[in-house]
Amino acid sequence: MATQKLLLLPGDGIGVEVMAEVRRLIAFLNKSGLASFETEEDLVGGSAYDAHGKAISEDAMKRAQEADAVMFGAVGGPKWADVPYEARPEAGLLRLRKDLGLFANLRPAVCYPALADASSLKRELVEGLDIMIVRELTGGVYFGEPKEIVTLENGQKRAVDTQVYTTHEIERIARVAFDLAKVRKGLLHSSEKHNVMKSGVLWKQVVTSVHKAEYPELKLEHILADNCGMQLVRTPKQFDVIVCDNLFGDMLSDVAAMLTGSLGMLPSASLGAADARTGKRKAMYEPVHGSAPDIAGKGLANPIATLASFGMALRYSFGLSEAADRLDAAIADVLGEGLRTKDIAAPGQNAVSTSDMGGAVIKAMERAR
Ligand SMILES: NC(=O)c1ccc[n+]([C@@H]2O[C@H](COP(=O)([O-])OP(=O)(O)OC[C@H]3O[C@@H](n4cnc5c(N)ncnc54)[C@H](O)[C@@H]3O)[C@@H](O)[C@H]2O)c1
Ligand SMILES: CC(C)[C@H](C(=O)O)[C@@H](O)C(=O)O
Ligand SMILES: [Mg+2]
Repeated sequence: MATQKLLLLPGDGIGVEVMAEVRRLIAFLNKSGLASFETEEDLVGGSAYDAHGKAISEDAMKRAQEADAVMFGAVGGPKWADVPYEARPEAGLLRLRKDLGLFANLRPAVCYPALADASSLKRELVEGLDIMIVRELTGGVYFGEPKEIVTLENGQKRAVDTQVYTTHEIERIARVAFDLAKVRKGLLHSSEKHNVMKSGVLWKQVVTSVHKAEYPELKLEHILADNCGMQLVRTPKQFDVIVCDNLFGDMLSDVAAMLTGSLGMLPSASLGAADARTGKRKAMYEPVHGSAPDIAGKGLANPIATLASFGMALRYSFGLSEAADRLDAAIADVLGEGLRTKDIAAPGQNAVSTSDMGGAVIKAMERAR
């Protein structure tokens, strides 16, 4: 089995705690012969700022470029509230996404049967829920120029963020979404705001053209992003794949998280274009949640989003579908047995720690051998 190079970037807050569980899982996979990973680690976010004055060092960027995949924890926190904007912890994450060309962010929202009662919605609305949000990740208002705060002659300040999308950027994310819909239920919702935004007008036109020319057998629905948020909490099972821009994808995926029980359940894969020669994609795997300063350092974080993100790495970057299936089954088993971190526990139910949950998932994988 070829050895694969993984770069672990735990980051800040609970990023460090949930990455510890990934480290244990990798050790188990290596020991059991299910995989062969060589890992390196580096700093990102506030911890990198404290060490180097930058949210990610050039050395860490080089390691990320050279790795077969990157595992990302989470960044940010109140400790870095006053650092310069360019060096804020989140800038490290955005640079990784941009410089590695990770334009496609896959955020699956799956409600495990055992968690149907932990969701914000009634059991019957979420039981069997399986949605894939495809978020464009390297464009839009996150990266558009100008992005500035200027002082006007009258002393007032003016803040500008710019939403920019090109045909090429929309086409390539639309293809990722249609390809996923093709192997799922065949339904794609494209979400934008063409009623207010020029970029929404172009988004709708381009997605429609890609549909007509390349995927006419699939069903395409256009939905305004505000309505999409509402429909997600009204009748979530009407959706299969949703494709949207960077900002709407950020918001809709946090909404979708609560259909699964917790933000601590939502994994993601951030993928680049396939290399023309090798077919390999640059990839980073990151839970959807942040550094959760309110619970950091207490062993309360749910590690499942990060473990499941690692599961996506096993599948998408390494073709280790047997190990990935076994990990998914282990997560379902542990939840089925009633183990709960605090975020998914019922009121009054005993909750386990981050490391107890991680350990139980690994034990369940061992049992399945
Ligand atoms: N990918 C990332 O690194 C990422 C993502 C989102 C937010 N952030 C950053 O994180 C910091 C805090 O942001 P926030 O509080 O708005 O969002 P957050 O995602 O960190 O937390 C939101 C809420 O969800 C809970 N939560 C999140 N993950 C959890 C988990 N695994 N288990 C249990 N509960 C969990 C938190 O306790 C909190 O109540 C900010 O600096 C923000 O920019 C980073
Ligand atoms: C931390 C922040 C930059 C990030 C984003 O907005 O993309 C986060 O919220 C996410 O969902 O990954
Ligand atoms: Mg977010």
